[in-house]
Amino acid sequence: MTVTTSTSPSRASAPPSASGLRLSVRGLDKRFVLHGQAGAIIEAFSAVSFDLHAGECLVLAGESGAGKSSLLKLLHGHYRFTHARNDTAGEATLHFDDGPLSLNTLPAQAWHPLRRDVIGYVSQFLRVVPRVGTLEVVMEPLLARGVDEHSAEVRARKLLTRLNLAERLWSLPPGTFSGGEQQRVNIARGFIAEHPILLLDEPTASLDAANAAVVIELISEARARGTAMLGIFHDAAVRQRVADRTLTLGREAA
Ligand SMILES: Nc1ncnc2c1ncn2[C@@H]1O[C@H](COP(=O)(O)OP(=O)(O)OP(=O)(O)O)[C@@H](O)[C@H]1O
Repeated sequence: MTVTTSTSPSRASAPPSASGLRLSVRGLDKRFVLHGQAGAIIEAFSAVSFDLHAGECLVLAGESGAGKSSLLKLLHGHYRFTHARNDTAGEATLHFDDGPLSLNTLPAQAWHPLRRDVIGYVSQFLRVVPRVGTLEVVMEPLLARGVDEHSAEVRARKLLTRLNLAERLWSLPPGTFSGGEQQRVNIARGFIAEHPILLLDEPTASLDAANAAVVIELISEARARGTAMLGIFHDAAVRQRVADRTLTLGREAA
């Protein structure tokens, strides 16, 4: 797949087909160099290798601090693959039907269309833009792709209804919502665009059992349409329901 560096919505389209898409990670290391602390080094994770295929959910396990969230963030472009500064090593590559795309060498401006069209991310915390209403927050990933407003709104309403978010909240900005309400907005925003790859960082952390069950359903549906998912789930029952495979990071992995 050619990921252009354009940041404008160039088309109203579905995301690229998930069939045949694979993420391969080989010998990935991530260290944080704390320049304000005399260059102290914190190793987030090391020697991580796996393949993530279309239609599977690979669960990341490992003790607190093993580097699970840092791995998701690196794969979503929050951190640069800066081999030159010696804080990242290894390779991460997306294999599309029409060839590979190395994340290591992806220019900064190419991450935007990649995140818009290919790699989605649901974290446990919602980053809100002040004064933007909930419905619009959820619709935004589709609007960014050029999907028309009516279709985006229909899908957003459907998801918010499934996630039991009270309709009286839909016109309000979610900044003041409870933790669980914000998380459900985040989940709706993360699932609406049906990215072929989805990174899930504790998407059920603040949810009650009924809403966690909805997320489990959304994950099953995503798997059925070929989405490749890499996720962190602290709740063992949820983990058991969604995991096709588990990858353990850190000392527990030895
Ligand atoms: N931005 C950062 N700067 C410096 N160190 C960081 C940064 N982010 C994470 N770390 C460190 O990297 C290590 C891995 O953190 P990370 O959050 O990835 O672990 P985790 O496995 O997700 O933990 P948890 O299960 O507790 O959420 C920790 O020692 C953490 O302190």
